[in-house]
Amino acid sequence: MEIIEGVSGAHFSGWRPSSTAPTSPSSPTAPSQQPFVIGVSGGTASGKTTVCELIIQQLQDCRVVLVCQDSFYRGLTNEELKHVHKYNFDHPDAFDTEQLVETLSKLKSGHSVQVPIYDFKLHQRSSDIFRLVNASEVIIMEGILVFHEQRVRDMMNMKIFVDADPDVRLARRIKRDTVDRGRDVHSVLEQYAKFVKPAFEDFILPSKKYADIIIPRGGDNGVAIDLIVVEHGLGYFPFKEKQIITPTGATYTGVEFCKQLCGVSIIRSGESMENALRACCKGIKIGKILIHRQGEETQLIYEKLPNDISERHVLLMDPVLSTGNTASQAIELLINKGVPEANIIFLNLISAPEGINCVCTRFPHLKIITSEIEEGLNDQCRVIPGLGEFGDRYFGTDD
Ligand SMILES: O=P(O)(O)OC[C@H]1O[C@H](OP(=O)(O)OP(=O)(O)O)[C@H](O)[C@@H]1O
Ligand SMILES: O=c1cc[nH]c(=O)[nH]1
Repeated sequence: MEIIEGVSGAHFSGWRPSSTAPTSPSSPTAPSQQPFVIGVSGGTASGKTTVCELIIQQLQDCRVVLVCQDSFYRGLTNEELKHVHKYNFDHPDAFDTEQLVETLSKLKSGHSVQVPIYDFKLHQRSSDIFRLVNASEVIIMEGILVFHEQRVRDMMNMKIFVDADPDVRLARRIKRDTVDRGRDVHSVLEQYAKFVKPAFEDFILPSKKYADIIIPRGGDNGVAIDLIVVEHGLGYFPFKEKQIITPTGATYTGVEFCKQLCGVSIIRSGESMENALRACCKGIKIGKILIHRQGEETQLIYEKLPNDISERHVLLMDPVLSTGNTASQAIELLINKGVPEANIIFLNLISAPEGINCVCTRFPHLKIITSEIEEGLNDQCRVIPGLGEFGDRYFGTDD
């Protein structure tokens, strides 16, 4: 039995992070037990910290450390301090990248590290105090330019780019710099026009192409959690390296799945995850299964699946796993259609331990990827605390 939580840490059985960052998708199935490194990048005030906080919240029982690229700012010399308004804090050279690489590689090999402490008001590093960061299962490395340096990228198992509207970012930046960093609005705007915006265009935006996941609308976008679940699930299917010649004649090395994939959504709520699947796998075939449930009883009402489904790896989608009866009936149907149990991954957002137990006991070779394992079920088989009636809330049919 293997339960893998893509982004939540309550249970990590089956968690086998990869030792090197694959091209894409990320493969969590490589043999070593190295920490899993998540890179979070994006422009100034895009919501990176919020995204990191959401990830940490989800990884509640897992040892997670957050390391910020800001800690690696070089302290300014006296000369630079005299002309601080001419200093470009958004250029890659403003950071001590060698020290960042060394720190991340020590953490990645399971060692504790001392991270510098940087003072944004004085533009100086503390000379004698460091933050001790212990070895952990998951390391989050956050910063505007964490995808810029290839050695840093290569240590990351998953790269997330947080996108946000430039106007929103500027407004947030003005608020942050005037309230928290003792600056006046005029100097913030001047710095934005002279350094922040050009550096975003020259260095940060071009690094977006390295991201495995792009989260639109910053940390306000709770929906993107389904993208992370889908992307994580894809990492469990076997793939091989493939080279293609691009229209400019360059050779690009990527990956292709060993077998064709398809999605299957359990109507209705499962359909809410289809966009995330399509965003990751353009043009993927998606079958449908409708199951009526009444108490403990379930009945298959409708199914429409790709004819060659037995030849494919299947991503079965349903955001809520309650008793597990609906998922079990859907999985049984897929197996009857000739899909080997081990070729099915069940993608889920909210699960009850009772449902996981039911599905994993009946189908020990299937994988479940979920973003949250909740406390349990109430006497009406509702997930507690859960989300209430997911389908009604998502489709707007609640009162
Ligand atoms: O694990 P179980 O106890 O079988 O319950 C889980 C099922 O309940 C929800 O669907 P629901 O029946 O509420 O239908 P809907 O998606 O159409 O809202 C959910 O999307 C699952 O399909
Ligand atoms: O809590 C629950 C249980 C089943 N279906 C839901 O949408 N929510």
